[in-house]
Amino acid sequence: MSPAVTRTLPNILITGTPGTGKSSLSRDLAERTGFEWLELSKLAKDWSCLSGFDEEYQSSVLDEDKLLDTLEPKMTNGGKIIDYHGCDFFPERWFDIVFVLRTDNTILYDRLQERGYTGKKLTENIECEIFQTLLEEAKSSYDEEIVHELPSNSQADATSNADRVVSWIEQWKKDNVK
Ligand SMILES: Nc1ncnc2c1ncn2[C@@H]1O[C@H](COP(=O)(O)OP(=O)(O)OP(=O)(O)O)[C@@H](O)[C@H]1O
Repeated sequence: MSPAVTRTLPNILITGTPGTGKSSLSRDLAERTGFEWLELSKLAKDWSCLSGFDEEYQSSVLDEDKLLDTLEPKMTNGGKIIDYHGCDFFPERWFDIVFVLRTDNTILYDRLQERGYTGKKLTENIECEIFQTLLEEAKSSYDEEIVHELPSNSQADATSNADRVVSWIEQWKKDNVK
């Protein structure tokens, strides 16, 4: 962490292809740690940070600048978990650690289908996971040392991932809060 940053708790970014389990892990972590979970795909709507609707992908288009301006003051003191299926537009200085959730293609396919995804939306999300797009995006946007892949295929993975993040937070406090 840069010496200029004076957070008393770390900020955590959880990213990955849609359906890999970002919300589930973030919700669990927020309950266990008291950190504030910022679920950006929902908050962007609440904060009027959408700039339109993409008919082809049937999804909203983010007003990134407005969203970042809204988030900036919230990130100062730390203790935030941000969950989003993209990671290259946040300021690097915001995060102390970045987790990229990974799910096997066949498992992810079933999860997304169950959610009603079909056609191009389904195929492109599976391709996003196959080409490890979010992992590459995270590695090129943050110091590789703070980017960690977490398997998210099963309930056992979910439990061990949450345990791992909680342990990491405890260690961060020991190392950073005097
Ligand atoms: N580790 C896991 N093992 C089994 N099922 C899981 C796991 N993680 C999440 N799930 C299930 O997969 C589905 C998608 O999870 P979730 O909504 O948390 O994903 P997401 O990455 O937040 O998706 P989005 O980016 O679209 O919000 C849910 O039904 C959830 O219960």
